[in-house]
Amino acid sequence: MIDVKNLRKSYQTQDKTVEILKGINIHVNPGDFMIIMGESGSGKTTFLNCVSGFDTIDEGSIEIGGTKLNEIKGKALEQLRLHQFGFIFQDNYLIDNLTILENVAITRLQYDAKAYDKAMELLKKVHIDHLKDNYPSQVSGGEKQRCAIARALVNEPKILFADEPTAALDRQTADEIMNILSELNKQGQTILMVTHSPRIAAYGTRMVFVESGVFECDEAFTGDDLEANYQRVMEITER
Ligand SMILES: Nc1ncnc2c1ncn2[C@@H]1O[C@H](COP(=O)(O)OP(=O)(O)OP(=O)(O)O)[C@@H](O)[C@H]1O
Repeated sequence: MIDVKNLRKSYQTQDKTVEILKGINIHVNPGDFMIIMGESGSGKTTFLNCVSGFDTIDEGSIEIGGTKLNEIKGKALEQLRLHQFGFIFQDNYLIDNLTILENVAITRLQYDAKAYDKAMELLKKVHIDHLKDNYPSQVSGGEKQRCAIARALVNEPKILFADEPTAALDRQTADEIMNILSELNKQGQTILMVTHSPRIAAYGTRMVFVESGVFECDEAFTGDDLEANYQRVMEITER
């Protein structure tokens, strides 16, 4: 599904070039719920941005369903991102003057006359359909994040990218959001998620750890026992 070969990425600052990713190789399978961990500044978001076509790469290749990301640009890249990728961030980036329903439907309206039906179906899935006519300022942080998940799913993406989606939420709300993502994954949704939290990482099915610009480990969890996964994540992150 996603094939990353020898991905290298550096950033230019005033006086020097800083290499962040130094040769990442990874194959993401359909149905993976891949957790990306690593120290602050290690390059987790940079990896997500490169794989989702948001940022360019210096060397290597990223192939998504047979398309090489570095060989397409402009409109073609925009269309691929719209139809194949969904995004959830720590900040929900909802549009304040659109209702919850409109926030979810907006990117689908340009090509589907039934976009609102699809948006309603997703609001039901994340259990906030009763809030469809509210504006973002009239719902809680957790409800906003549910809305952001529905919005990310509205174009039926093959891959859902999530960058610290629960970092701004309290523990119980974070668990509710993770249960939704876990359920989506069980229904077949491929997810790539960055988190700092071993507790949150335990909801995944597989984990990589970024260190010194490469993936130091690539570990499949054995099941969906949260406690067992948590223990495994702790072993990996503490060694
Ligand atoms: N556009 C940019 N220009 C220059 N440096 C950048 C840019 N984006 C990121 N960096 C640097 O690249 C490094 C990796 O950043 P990145 O955001 O990928 O780390 P991270 O592992 O996601 O960190 P955190 O866990 O703190 O969010 C950091 O040192 C950051 O300062």
